[in-house]
Amino acid sequence: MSTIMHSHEYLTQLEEKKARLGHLLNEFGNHELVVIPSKETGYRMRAEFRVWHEGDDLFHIMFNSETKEKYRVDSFAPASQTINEAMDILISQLRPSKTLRKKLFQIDYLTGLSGELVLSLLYHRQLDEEWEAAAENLRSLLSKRFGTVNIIGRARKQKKILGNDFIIEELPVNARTYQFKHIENSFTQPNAEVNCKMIEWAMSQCGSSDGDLLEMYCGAGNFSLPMASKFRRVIGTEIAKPSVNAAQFNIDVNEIENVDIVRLSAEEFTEALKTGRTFSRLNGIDLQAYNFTTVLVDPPRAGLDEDSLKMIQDYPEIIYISCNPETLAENLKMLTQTHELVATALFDQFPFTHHIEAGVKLVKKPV
Ligand SMILES: C[S@@+](CC[C@H](N)C(=O)[O-])C[C@H]1O[C@@H](n2cnc3c(N)ncnc32)[C@H](O)[C@@H]1O
Repeated sequence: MSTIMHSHEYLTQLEEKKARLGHLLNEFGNHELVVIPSKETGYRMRAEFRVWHEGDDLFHIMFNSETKEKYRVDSFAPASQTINEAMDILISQLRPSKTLRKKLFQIDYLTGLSGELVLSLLYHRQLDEEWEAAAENLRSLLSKRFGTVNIIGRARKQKKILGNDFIIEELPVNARTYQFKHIENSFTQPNAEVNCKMIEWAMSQCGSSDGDLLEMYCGAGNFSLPMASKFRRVIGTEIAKPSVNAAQFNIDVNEIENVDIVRLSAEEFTEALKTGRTFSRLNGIDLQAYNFTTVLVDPPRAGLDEDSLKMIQDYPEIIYISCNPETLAENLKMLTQTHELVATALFDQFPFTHHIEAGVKLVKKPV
């Protein structure tokens, strides 16, 4: 357990999540559930707000999920300290600038443990040179306070990037710090500290191996890169082009030589493995030369399709990271026909919400 002090409210909800996940996983065997708690504030590296204008004033707003009513947000406890400080300064700079606030309807913040920042300003109007000059001034002012600051202006068919449309994140995993390019509007794990612990848990499930790791839904290589130290070679597959490009950047910048990333959907990759179907995006990769001993999957909420499930059943060890315990439990019905569940974990990525992030490890049953 962590050394963080937790409130009664947090612990009560965590207990409820443990019970709910335990209940779903119990039918596959009774295992000690490893629990990774979160900080209660300042844990989210991303936040999005609508903007409300009142005369010459403006502020961040959110909507109550039940009543749908808007409420003013001057600070946002779940978000990182960098985001909270940036919210304050940003509003004070936008308020006096007609150019920057005109028809501004949304502000998105992306930050990381590295402290770098991307601010996305979304408008219901076209952005001109005057906007660009004002935004550049804002960027240089914010850079004095935060270091690397990037601003993106978005409007219909327009995307103006001042600086970059990404941050370079630094994630400490076991004894090493990895650099990751996190792109605006792409998937990244929102809770950086719990994410690092989640990667460490996945690594702890693998002994050092002469075998290879097959990873599906790899994103920008969040697991692939640290996991590479445990395997001879890693192949990661991912559908989103920006994430695949970021993964390639991350491989290079971290000087990792045994990871290849291919832009194929899980369904396409399964087909390539099963039927030998060729894809030009697989050029230069000889799938027959791999000896996959472990498969890691981290699918979206829908879980795995039936063909992918069948495909991963061929391999000795499976690590399944899930953001939806219901589809995880559904998929486990099939996976436990061939594999035994040997480890389970709950990563509290989303405190004070009902969302559960889970991890399980399965090992092939003897035939
Ligand atoms: C839950 S995220 C996990 C990403 C990564 N493992 C991480 O930790 O950052 C799921 C990923 O699956 C990708 N994805 C969604 N549908 C896919 C599909 N059919 N085939 C392959 N990847 C897919 C998404 O683009 C996203 O990057």
